[in-house]
Amino acid sequence: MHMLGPRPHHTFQKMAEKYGPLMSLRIGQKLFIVASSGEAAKEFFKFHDANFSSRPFKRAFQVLMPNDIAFVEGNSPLRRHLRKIFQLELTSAKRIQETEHVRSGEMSKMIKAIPENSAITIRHYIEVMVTNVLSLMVFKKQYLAVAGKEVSSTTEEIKEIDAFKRILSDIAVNISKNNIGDVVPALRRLDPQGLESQYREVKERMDSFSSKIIAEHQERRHPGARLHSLEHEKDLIDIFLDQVEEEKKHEVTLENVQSILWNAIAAGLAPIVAASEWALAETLRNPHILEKAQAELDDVVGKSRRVQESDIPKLKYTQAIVKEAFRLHPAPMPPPHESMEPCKVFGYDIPAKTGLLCNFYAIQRDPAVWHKPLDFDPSRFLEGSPTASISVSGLRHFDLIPFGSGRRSCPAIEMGQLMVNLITANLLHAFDWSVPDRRQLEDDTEDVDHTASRAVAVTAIVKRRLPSDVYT
Ligand code: HEM
Repeated sequence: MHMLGPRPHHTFQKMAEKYGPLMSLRIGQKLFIVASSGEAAKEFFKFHDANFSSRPFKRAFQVLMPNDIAFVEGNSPLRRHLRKIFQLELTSAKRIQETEHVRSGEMSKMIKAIPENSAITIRHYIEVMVTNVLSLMVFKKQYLAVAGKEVSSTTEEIKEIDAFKRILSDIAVNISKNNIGDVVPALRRLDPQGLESQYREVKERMDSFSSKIIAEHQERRHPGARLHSLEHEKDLIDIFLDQVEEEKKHEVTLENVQSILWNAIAAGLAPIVAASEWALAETLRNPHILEKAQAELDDVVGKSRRVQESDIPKLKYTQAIVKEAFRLHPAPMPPPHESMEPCKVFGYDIPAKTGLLCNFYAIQRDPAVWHKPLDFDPSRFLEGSPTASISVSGLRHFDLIPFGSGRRSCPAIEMGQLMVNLITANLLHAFDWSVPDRRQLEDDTEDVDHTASRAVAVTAIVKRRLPSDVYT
């Protein structure tokens, strides 16, 4: 495992240059296939998708989110049912419209909170904004402070906010640790790294937090409750509690609801923050791109208000910037898939329970598909370019799949794209940017987290470019 280095997507990319786009290797005792081209990805996600729609055993997921929709092994009817509801409720066109006020409210707070004329780390503001949007959509609570002001002042609530922040960071830390027992089954019981007790400690805190949220929802849902939830005000937890109460066929349990709560926040937060920061950093690094983006924003939105969601479809250049950030800086390798049955791919026999690693990083930098693949060039997605029509949907094109493709692809693709576009457009439109140390923009080093976020956070000084009432 250690031979793959801290950024296995780099190692696999180099190996693929030598051994080709389909490689097999053993990690511990487990056989994995690594796919490193659009053609190989298509083979798995289009022609063998059902078979590869399971995930390999990972002890951290088994303990932390045992009944979830994202990381659980197999592809049972219950998981498919839960995923369908999740997708519909978080990202259907109707729900996106109904929840617009949440994103708009938090965006407005973020824009107001960013101070002029002092060096700021923009990532912190984006993180607060996205966490609040997700927690409001999932369980109708806003947890994080805006610009250093806590959202609540009672000791009880401050403790709850701290607990929430700690859990989120501990989930991320534990999930990214390599557990030797995942690939050497004989070592599972021995737990030589002592990870089991760490997982269990985090899980206890997760359960205590989510049980409280669920109990509050159950109380509010009681027909006689003073704050009885109206149908249109239901959040994701309400929707899943409806399933627990009404839907006998699939036997949705409270444990499912608990895991899904963490699923939605943990799976959504990091990739949105990482992609938004990359999009901003690349734009600031290239003044001609910044100039074009601001010219389009001024033209479409004007200079008397900030960007709204309804503006996004008209902002073709901002969309191209975001797409290019997804291409060049994706979450490099999604959690592995696993085959359920033996199969034949490209003439090779692949046994059941083979892990599939798909190297998005290598695919989206493939020089056979992308002209000057290392350049950040949004114009490759504009009319007239041969790659203009390539979309990130994962439905027709397999050379650009930052949200994955097929049965295990991201169920929140619309929400993810919308949020990154909205954040990028608002930040570029509302502020002029100066970066005192431009070397930090040139530094492309990726963090070793699963989203390959920027190792060097962008620190900038902003100046407001819209009328003062936009910021009050
Ligand atoms: C920029 C934003 C996002 C990106 C780039 C992204 C990317 C991905 C990727 C690459 C996968 C794995 C695909 C695979 O295994 O083949 C995934 C899965 C998933 N994502 Fe996202 N995601 C984003 C936002 C979100 C949001 C906002 C949520 C929820 C609120 C979310 C929830 C999930 C879940 C639950 C899964 C697991 C699906 C399954 O296993 O069936 N994601 N995402």
